[in-house]
Amino acid sequence: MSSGPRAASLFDPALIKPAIVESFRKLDPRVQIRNPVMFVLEMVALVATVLMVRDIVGGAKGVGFTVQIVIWLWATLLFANFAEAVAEGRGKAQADALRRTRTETVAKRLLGVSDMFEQVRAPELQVGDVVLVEAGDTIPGDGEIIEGVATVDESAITGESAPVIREAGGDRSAVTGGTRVLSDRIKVKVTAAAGSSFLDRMIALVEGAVRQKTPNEIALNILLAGLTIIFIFAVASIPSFADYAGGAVSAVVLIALFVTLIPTTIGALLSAIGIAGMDRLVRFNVLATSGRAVEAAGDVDTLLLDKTGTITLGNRQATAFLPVRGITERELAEAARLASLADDTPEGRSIVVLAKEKHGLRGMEMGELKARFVPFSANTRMSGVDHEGAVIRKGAVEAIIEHAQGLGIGKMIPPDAERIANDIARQGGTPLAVSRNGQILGIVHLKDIVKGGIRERFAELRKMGIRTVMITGDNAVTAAAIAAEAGVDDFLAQATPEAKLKLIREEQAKGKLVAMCGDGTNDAPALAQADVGVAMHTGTAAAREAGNMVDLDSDPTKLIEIVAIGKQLLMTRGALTTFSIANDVAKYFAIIPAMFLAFYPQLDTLNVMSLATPQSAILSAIIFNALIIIALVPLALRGVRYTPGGAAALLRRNLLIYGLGGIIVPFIGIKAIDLVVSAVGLA
Ligand SMILES: Nc1ncnc2c1ncn2[C@@H]1O[C@H](COP(=O)(O)OP(=O)(O)OP(=O)(O)O)[C@@H](O)[C@H]1O
Ligand SMILES: [K+]
Ligand SMILES: [Mg+2]
Repeated sequence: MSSGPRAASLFDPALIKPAIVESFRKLDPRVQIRNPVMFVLEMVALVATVLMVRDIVGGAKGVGFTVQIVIWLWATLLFANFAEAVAEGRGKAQADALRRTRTETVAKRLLGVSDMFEQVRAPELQVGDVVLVEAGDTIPGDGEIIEGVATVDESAITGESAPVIREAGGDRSAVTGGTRVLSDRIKVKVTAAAGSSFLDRMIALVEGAVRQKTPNEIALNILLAGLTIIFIFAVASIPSFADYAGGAVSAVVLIALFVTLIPTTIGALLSAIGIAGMDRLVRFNVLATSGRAVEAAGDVDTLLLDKTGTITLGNRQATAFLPVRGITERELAEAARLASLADDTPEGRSIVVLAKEKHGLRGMEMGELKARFVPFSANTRMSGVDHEGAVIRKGAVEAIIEHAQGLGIGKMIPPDAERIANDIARQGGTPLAVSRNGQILGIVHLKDIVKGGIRERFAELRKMGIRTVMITGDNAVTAAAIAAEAGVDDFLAQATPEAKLKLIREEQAKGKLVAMCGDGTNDAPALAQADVGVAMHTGTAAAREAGNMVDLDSDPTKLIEIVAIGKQLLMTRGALTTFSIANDVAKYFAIIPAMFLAFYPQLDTLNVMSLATPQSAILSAIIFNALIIIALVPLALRGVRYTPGGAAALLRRNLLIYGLGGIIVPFIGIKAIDLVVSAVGLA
């Protein structure tokens, strides 16, 4: 499990300094154009600057006021840039740390069938190359183990110091470049070219290099741009009103009014909120490849979980041979062993090991055996061997019965086979039936362990309103036992990869947002189809490719944090949008009376804030408008507090805090700034 957040504190000086430099660099209009509100602000600030220069050169009266407005306009832009730069800076620091782990290793590239190898530099490796990695070696690139078992130190990537087991065959065969083999030796087939490895992608991700605006963000940006256009027209019409009343309003004052009215606060913080959300996930050891998935996570209704390797540890081990009446245990063990000799899955290997331990069965490796091997597949749920006229199979009980019936001798299903299988299944174990020429010899008990602390965590998901459904290729009885132990709401047993996919499509057709946690190649289609596809880091390369998130801790209940962070992201954006727009009310009351008091004395009733002078009122509003951005940076980066509970209650609370607060805070803030401004004689 994750040790929790592992990033620098919010305002680490090491992050602040480069962020300040970045703030100036981001003034480049080509950067600003990505954010319509800020781009308009920059154009307006440029116009104000030109007017200011004209006034200074022309020696106009009241230039001091113009200068101050111009300074605060640029400050507003810089503060907005700063918010984004701080958010990005945290990811950059982490990317640098990751880059340091990407050391130049020398790979042992295997030459042929023997163990002969040549030494090549890691970046020269091609996809498909097979390398030998021995104890102490750094794994030179991403790949799939094709032979052997090893303990691997993955702390460079996961931050978790406990070594993990990686082995050929099963769902734990993927290895990551930059991690280190601690014991044993493995042969790894390279699956990713240099430059597009997991570590490379991880660096690009935390650095924000591949961040794209989500549909929600784009929609909000369009709304903000729309508001900005409306205010352009509103403010542009003011001179004619003033004209009518026989007065005049200066261009700088109009600019100031315009800037306070457009949604600069949310415009300034929008991008930082998105980056901070992704960053918060990274600190929980979850890598998201799409911001859209993070947002979808905030609204997830249903969580589907694969059983083996996701809810359970996934190294199912054979623990007993249980023969049917009339068959000896040794006979069963020998058949099971033969059927497993070339089976490279953890299940298969554990059967060979158990047969050797319990019955001393050994000898006859696959090579010397004249046999046809039938590999395991999630669709047939069976594996085995055709050897000297004997057809030996092992697999899910129903699959073996079907196979026996296919051979035309299905009537001979021993009555005790089902009883033994049921006993195993009720304990949450996986029964594997073994048959020879269609005759069932007995059952192998495969044991798997439910990951620790999962029950309480699923209860928490329920409190968040998320339904958990376990889907497994295993039989219904085993599934029920594990489902009860893990505390999921529902389960689907004997599911093929297609069935997993179908279930997701059905849920989505009902309008539900679906998250899926899985680790196996057979989960890949489902991971790709789900709105939020969380692949276990321990899983296969195919699963990690298919999902839009990878959990480095391989903890399916991490979805709690993922959902909370998604909800927090949506809530933070909503809260700050509310706050930003509510703010306008107060600014309106500050500036309009100040502007028109000269020619519409009746407006004095509107002058509820009784600010010192019209000029100090306008200046105070502009200063407040700039400072509120800086004041809200911590909230934008940390996110508003999320507690599981009713959505309606949360919405009410947030509307109260950020809506009402958005109206009240600027009244107080502008008044306070006005007092200072007039006291020090700035306006
Ligand atoms: N190596 C094997 N040889 C024969 N049968 C196997 C082997 N491994 C598993 N099986 C049988 O096939 C069934 C389906 O396996 P599969 O791994 O697809 O699903 P699962 O066990 O439910 O795992 P998951 O929950 O990850 O989908 C198992 O329940 C088991 O009965
Ligand atoms: K504003
Ligand atoms: Mg699995």
